[in-house]
Amino acid sequence: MSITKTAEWAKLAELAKTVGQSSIREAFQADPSRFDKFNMKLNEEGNDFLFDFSKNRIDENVMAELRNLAKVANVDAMKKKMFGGEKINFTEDRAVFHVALRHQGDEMSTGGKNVMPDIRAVQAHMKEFCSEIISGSWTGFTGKKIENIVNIGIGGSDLGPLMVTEALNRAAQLDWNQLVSNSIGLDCPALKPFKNHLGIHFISNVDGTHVSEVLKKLDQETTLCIIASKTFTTQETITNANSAKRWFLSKAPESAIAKHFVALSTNKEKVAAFGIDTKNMFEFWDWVGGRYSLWSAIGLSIALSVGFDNYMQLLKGAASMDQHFLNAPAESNIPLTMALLGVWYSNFLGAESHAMLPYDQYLHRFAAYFQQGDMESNGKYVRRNGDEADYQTGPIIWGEPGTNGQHAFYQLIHQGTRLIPADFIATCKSHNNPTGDGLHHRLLLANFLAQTEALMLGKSSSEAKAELEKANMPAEQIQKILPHKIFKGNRPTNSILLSELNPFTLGQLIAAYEHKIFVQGIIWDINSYDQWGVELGKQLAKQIEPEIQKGSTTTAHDSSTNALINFINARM
Ligand SMILES: O=P(O)(O)OC[C@H]1O[C@@H](O)[C@H](O)[C@@H](O)[C@@H]1O
Repeated sequence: MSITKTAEWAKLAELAKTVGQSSIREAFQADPSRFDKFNMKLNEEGNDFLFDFSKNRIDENVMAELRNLAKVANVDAMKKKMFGGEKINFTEDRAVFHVALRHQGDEMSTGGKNVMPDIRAVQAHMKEFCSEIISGSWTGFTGKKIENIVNIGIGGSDLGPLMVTEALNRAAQLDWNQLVSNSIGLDCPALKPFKNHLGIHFISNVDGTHVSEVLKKLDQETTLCIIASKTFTTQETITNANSAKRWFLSKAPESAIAKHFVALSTNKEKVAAFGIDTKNMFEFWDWVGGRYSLWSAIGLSIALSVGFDNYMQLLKGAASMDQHFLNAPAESNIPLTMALLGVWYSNFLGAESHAMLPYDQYLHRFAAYFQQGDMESNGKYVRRNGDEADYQTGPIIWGEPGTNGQHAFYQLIHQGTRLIPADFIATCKSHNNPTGDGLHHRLLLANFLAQTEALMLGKSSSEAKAELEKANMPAEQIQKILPHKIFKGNRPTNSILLSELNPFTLGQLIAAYEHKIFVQGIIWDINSYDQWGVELGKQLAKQIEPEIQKGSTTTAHDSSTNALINFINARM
């Protein structure tokens, strides 16, 4: 039965006409304890995680009905299946078991096999390798230490490591106190650096510009290439890897490949065929989805960048969110609540997109990472039974860091015609304090807080009018300008506050969003763990590639595609 035919869905549809249209501003005025009712907190290993969802068009009734919807959709049973290693990715006949990769105990089984010994063995290999590279005991073909790491991969074999290495990019910081002679002392506590001396680079796009621009700055003698590909067949990655090999062999002998190329993959045969010694391969398994793979050997570039211990802290943070998701009751379950709010806006209030707005420059690739995480998982119209869904599924995920976004697209969130629920993410402490008195971080947080308040409150006609009158604007002018100065408000936001950004809290944050995606996929009755939708374009690209030849013409396609190919061929 379609979820839309349930009594819970019908009740929510009714509530959407009342509570869904009601004023959040008035709800706050009517209930001074609203925040207490609609926030959830975690404290793990000295790290605080606050999820405030009080600035939403909800009341207790709506939340209770949403939780009932999760119940009829069997979220709990499916959650147990995922953590139990069952093959819930039925179109690929695979378990969805990335949670095992960050498990802190000794047993997680799928298909009757405890996978923890294999996971620990790969982690031990990663640890040893990281220590050799970071300490410099691993040397290149001319005896020099490795200075630069290049991760060659795409999609899940790129975006996770890229996002996390950027997020944990805090190296030894500029000592602003030395630069600012009249410093008035540090207000922001100095946080521990994560990043070490190694340069980390990423090559993903098949555009030859990407590989060229990255490699031109590097030296073969001191560079390590990590070829990251679950399948080791991805066209972009293999093309880039071959080009990197060509670049390397222009200066080094074939026998040096073992010191400068390693592979992260599930496919031993293809790795060997590429010319990488399988001793230098870090394995993972088919039950790790590409977009959930940063917890596996795919995270090697992260472990190299911040050290193995920090990498394990990232996994530990994710594991703590796993336990919370698995065990916390629905009434205090953060990922479940994030998911239900998304369903509320997508399915009952017509929202088409969801903005992710981290007020933290280190998280500048966070939204890009979850574009794959969410949209490749839940961008599907076919239900598990093969029927077409008669409701909206995955939203469009987008976003940029604040405050930059405020000066770019927030206009549309404030006064546009669309409803855009948004997650605002920030940290209480900053890693950087250029003025010595915490000014930058106070301004950042003031903007973070002001935006969610402004989106919720809006500005009424009388408020806008009073402002204009105070500025002594002539009445005639006020009349003309007034409608443009009104903000309807009532725009929903979640606020997520971390005490600080560190490997542990980052792990928690990523895992929370992963589980949000899981819950939504269950409610929408789709398989969040396959990605057949990316195949058709790949197939056609393979057919078209030989037709792109200087001077040749084609009539094999529709008139547009033919004309485009012929236009290119005439100008190459
Ligand atoms: O790691 P691989 O096998 O090279 O795959 C990379 C990416 O390939 C894409 O085609 C898939 O849509 C992604 O999910 C995947 O992450």
